[in-house]
Amino acid sequence: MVKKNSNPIQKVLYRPEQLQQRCAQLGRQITRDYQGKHPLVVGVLTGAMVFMTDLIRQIKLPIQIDFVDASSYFNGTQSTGKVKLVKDTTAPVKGRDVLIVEDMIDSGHTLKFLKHHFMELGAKSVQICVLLDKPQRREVSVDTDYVGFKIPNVFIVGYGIDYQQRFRNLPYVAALSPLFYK
Ligand SMILES: O=P(O)(O)OC[C@H]1O[C@H](OP(=O)(O)OP(=O)(O)O)[C@H](O)[C@@H]1O
Ligand code: HPA
Repeated sequence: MVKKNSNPIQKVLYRPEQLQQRCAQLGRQITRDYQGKHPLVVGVLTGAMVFMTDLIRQIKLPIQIDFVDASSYFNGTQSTGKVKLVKDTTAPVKGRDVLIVEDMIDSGHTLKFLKHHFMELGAKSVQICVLLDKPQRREVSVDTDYVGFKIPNVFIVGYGIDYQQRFRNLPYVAALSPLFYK
């Protein structure tokens, strides 16, 4: 229930310049690790859209980009544990080095599902780059290869990440006030 006049933002965790700096570091690492390869970089809609656009411009390789849409929250704050693939990649993934780009790993269900999905389709390799990791919330184990920031168990909005489809356009990553959704 939204309390009238309450500020929805509890705390700004990462400012735009900190996000840019981390994208540049991750981009350099990915560029080094994928030397000589032509990875298929797959963003997970909708939340990863902003991170994806900043990250790919820091990868100095001949990448191809694509998107999937996967969802398990359906507007709530708790994963249902059942992941629905709403949209698959347009490009074939068989034989490709796939790098999944995600905004956040929470329960782990979405990334576990997607990694399994791409392996099943015959990808040569599947790695994961995630901006925010909430290790305390994990329900299933997933190996992540590139992590922007480890964060505590708070509900995040901004920089592409939503609460009930709002706040995606904030330029920073913030903790949503519990007053706003409890
Ligand atoms: O580790 P998990 O518990 O699976 O949670 C992480 C996923 O949840 C959010 O997506 P959501 O389903 O809300 O869709 P959205 O990206 O369209 O906001 C987030 O963007 C991740 O994709
Ligand atoms: O903290 C979060 N914010 C928004 N969506 C999410 N999906 C999992 N965790 C979160």
